[in-house]
Amino acid sequence: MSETKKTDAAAKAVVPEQASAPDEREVLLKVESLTKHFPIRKGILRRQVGAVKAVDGIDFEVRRGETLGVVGESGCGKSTMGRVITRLQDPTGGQITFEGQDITRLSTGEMRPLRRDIQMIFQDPYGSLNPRHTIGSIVSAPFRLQGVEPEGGVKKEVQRLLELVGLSPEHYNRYPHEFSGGQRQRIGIARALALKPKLVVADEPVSALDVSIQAQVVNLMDDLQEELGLTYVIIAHDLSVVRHVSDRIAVMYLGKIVELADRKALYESPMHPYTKALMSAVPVPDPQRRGQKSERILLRGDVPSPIAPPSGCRFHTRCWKATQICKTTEPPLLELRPGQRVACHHPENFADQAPQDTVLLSAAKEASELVPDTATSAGAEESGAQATAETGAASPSAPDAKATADAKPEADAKAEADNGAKAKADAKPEADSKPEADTKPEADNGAKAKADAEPEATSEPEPETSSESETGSETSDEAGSASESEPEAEAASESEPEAPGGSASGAGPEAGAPAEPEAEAPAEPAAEPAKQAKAKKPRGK
Ligand SMILES: Nc1ncnc2c1ncn2[C@@H]1O[C@H](COP(=O)(O)OP(=O)(O)OP(=O)(O)O)[C@@H](O)[C@H]1O
Repeated sequence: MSETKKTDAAAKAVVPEQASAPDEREVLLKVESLTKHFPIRKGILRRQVGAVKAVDGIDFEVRRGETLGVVGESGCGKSTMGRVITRLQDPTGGQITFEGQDITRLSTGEMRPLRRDIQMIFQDPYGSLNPRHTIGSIVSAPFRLQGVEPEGGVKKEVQRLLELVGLSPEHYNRYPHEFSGGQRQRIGIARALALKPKLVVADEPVSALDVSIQAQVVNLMDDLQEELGLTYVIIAHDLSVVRHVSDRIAVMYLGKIVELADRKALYESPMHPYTKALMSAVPVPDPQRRGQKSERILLRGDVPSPIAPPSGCRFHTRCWKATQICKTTEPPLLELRPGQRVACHHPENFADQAPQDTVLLSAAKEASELVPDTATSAGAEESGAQATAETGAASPSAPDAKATADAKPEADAKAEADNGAKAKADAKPEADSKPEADTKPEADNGAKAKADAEPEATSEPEPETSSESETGSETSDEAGSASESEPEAEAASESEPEAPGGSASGAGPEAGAPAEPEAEAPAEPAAEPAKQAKAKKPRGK
């Protein structure tokens, strides 16, 4: 671990940003063509009538010591991906290789030794800790489950871990309800780190916390990574969290990775329109830009249903650049620039990959809305309307004009008029072919994948019980203490109800845990402004 740390530190010290790209580091986790489909069964015979394609063919690798951020809207399959790569759920297809070992089909027993190396931190600091167990019991559960006796004894080691995550060793005998959300998340982190894992998959580790506390927890994770040489996969829907901790970022949309790039490249020059839209949703506090106009892209509608994803590029129903090819042909994830892989026919900030296909789908013009930053002011409505019109200017029929339009939305009123008219005419056949038919049902289903997947008496996605069912019957305390955040806590994974769309946080046994009022909790250390984290983060990653 320390070796990794030194290597990283050295790399960062000598060569900034670019050359410290993690490419030369050893691959710790490799994921190839990974799929996870939840079957939908119907009728008395429970015949499979479809599947929720939560993860639908993704490839990536995680290098030792790096942090891979995974972002995307709710329902894109991020949590499912996290649970599958940690083998809390079985994949439907593809391959997962950890340290060169194929772990895709390992049984529960075969996975057990690996549970030490692969840990998970869950979103919900309230649901993931068994209220009937003391902190000491919770954090020491991994030792019990793995039959590990740390040097100096379990209690001493647990107290050391508590200190490591910024808690007091005195907290050993306290109960979860005595702690605030941030402190509970620290407890979850201490438990995840107990066995010195090599890979930590953190599923929305701070999204349940106050913004002020988020920075503390993110900083803590960052410090621990340096200290212990950890490798992280951090899942978040919020780019502002991932932005400051990731070396590379994978953007997921509807079960697919649409862009995977170094953090710097992604932020400076995003190529996938979806990435651009996600990024434009993150406000950048920059006093120098006050009063200036800049665009923000508001995506219309929800993520379509993963039961019947759109044809071709899955994003085409919401993309303002979508043309016919986007509807018919799925773009492959290609490395268009070194270290930047993108699946798009009409990428931003790069040459058009399908220049012959210039006619916008009729739905494309309504797919998004450009809103000036100043739209929050009184003129919001007006600006929004204007910007919407400008979206048309950013038509794929003039890729270069797009960049200009992006930078200066008003400038292209003329182009808009031209393109607009053309697009309308061009779009006619499209309309004839009922573009709505594609988009409408999806929009209706929208991110209601969950709703779709929800049991309607006769049709429901099969509740998934993970492979680790051997401890699944463990209901109460032990299972609870094990909680999901422990991979060895096979119990935990099973105890997750796996309700459709249920987040990873769904700690079954704790489901009935009283939601303790924050007020009761001992005060969290002075809130550190989120900005502090931001200032601290760019550490040469
Ligand atoms: N056990 C399950 N059975 C059936 N469908 C499921 C199950 N778990 C997840 N899904 C579905 O898979 C899709 C992806 O869900 P997932 O929770 O992985 O998305 P996500 O991107 O992590 O979203 P969120 O941030 O809201 O958790 C959703 O449509 C969800 O309803």
